[in-house]
Amino acid sequence: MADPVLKLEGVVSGYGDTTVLHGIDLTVGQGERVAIIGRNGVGKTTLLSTVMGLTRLHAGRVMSAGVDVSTLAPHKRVGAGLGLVPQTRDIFPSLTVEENLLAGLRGDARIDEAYEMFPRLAERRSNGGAQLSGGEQQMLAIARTLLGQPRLLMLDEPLEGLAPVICDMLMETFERIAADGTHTVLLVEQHTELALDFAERVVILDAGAVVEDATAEALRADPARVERHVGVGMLAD
Ligand SMILES: Nc1ncnc2c1ncn2[C@@H]1O[C@H](COP(=O)(O)OP(=O)(O)OP(=O)(O)O)[C@@H](O)[C@H]1O
Repeated sequence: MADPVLKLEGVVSGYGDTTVLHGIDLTVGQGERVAIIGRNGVGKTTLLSTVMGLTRLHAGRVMSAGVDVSTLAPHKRVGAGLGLVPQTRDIFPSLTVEENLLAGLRGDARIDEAYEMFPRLAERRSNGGAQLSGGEQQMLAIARTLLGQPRLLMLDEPLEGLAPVICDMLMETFERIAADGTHTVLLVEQHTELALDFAERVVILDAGAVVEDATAEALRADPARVERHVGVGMLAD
């Protein structure tokens, strides 16, 4: 069997001497769609940042497709097939859309792939990053990460603060990306309902630890397992 796209073994990580994640074991197989949910501040962003090498790893290992990337710099992890669309989007405001996309380009990826996925970006290719709406910035952040040809696409609360019509469009895009046979998607999402709709498997974090790792179907059938950790009323009846 192929090595998992991502394997965390006993990961303890945080910022400086502070630890936020307290021994995470998590395996994500090729082609899976996994959502990570949990209350504010439980460590969801820290988990994705740890995979990319943006936190301090105090203990444990991060493996990507059988390779130990634990000590690699973030840009080297991009080369190893890991891609993150951060919550802060991190586009370059003073560069044009096209220049932002060029910054993410790797291998034989083509800028046109980004424009095919998001025609709106083609229309705005000469506009500066700072001139874009929030939705356009998110499209740009997603497209730029995809041009890095990640095996694992990690999305950190990609719908936050966006209009419902943009959210619907982005969710459809994520569905297409997840179904194209080349991407594995790890989605951090505040909205439990959306996470369960999108993902086949849901991991719940609480206080820096994995407290549930189950199919979306199993969690839907037993809402108390979810509500115990994310609060009641987070799931539709
Ligand atoms: N750069 C940082 N330096 C120090 N502490 C941080 C940093 N970023 C996050 N933290 C702390 O780490 C803990 C986990 O934060 P994290 O952002 O990973 O949680 P989260 O589950 O993603 O929350 P949210 O849903 O609010 O984004 C919090 O206590 C937070 O204050």
